[in-house]
Amino acid sequence: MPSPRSSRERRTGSGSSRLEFLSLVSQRSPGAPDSPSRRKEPGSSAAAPLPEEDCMKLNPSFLGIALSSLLAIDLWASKRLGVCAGEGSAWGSARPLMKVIEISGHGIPWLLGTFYGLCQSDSSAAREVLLNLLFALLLDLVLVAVVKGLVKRPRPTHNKMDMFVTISVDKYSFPSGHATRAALVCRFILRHLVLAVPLRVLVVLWALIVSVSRVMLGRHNMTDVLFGLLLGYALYSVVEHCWLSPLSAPALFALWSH
Ligand SMILES: CC(C)=CCC/C(C)=C/CC/C(C)=C/COP(=O)(O)O
Repeated sequence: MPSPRSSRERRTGSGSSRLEFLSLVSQRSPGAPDSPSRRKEPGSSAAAPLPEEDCMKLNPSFLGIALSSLLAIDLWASKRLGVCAGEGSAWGSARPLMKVIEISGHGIPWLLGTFYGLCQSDSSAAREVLLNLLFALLLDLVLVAVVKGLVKRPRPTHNKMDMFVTISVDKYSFPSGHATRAALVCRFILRHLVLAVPLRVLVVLWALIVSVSRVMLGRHNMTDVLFGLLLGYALYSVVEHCWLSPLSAPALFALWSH
């Protein structure tokens, strides 16, 4: 079998003593051009660019490896934690309780409850807080729907799609809408409701339990829930920044004044 050097020498006919190297790319694909890129043809001064997909195969970035490892760990751990994913799962008997917790963080009870409270409120302070909560909940629904529609990460394979009222993008799992809502509502309540310490602790516990239950029910991977919590937490800051008041949105408040 001729050595790379002798075959090169035959082709160029140069017979010079300069060393040439065969790259992995040209060894992997015999039909590919003689050299990936950097080899200069005799008489040519320009170097052809290295094909991008080969760069990625040969030099996988550290970030790429770290991300795929994280996702692999996420899928594996989430599957193991999905102990209420079905009636036959390890903690299948706790599934009905998990589904009650699921409804406690669902968008519909929160939207209807806030709307009802708004209609019943007789103080301008209560109206202001509830109107902003309604705005926050709607903003959260839109944001989660947009991100789910863009990312399109499917729900875990062990999930049973038997959720209480869903919309089309809810076939996707990233981020968890329940987790965003739990974080958002939790921050909102702690900031705008005067509550005794035990009740404040209960609100935080509720947000944590709703979030953990998403993975236990098999609805989500852990990264969906963690990102959801971060998103909901950050969304509260946006709501506070855009806070609606009788001064900033008088027409809106006129609608609710009795
Ligand atoms: C006004 C309006 C469009 C209300 C829709 C309320 C609704 C159906 C929200 C969906 C809530 C839901 C099932 C979110 C999914 O939560 P994940 O934690 O499973 O992402």
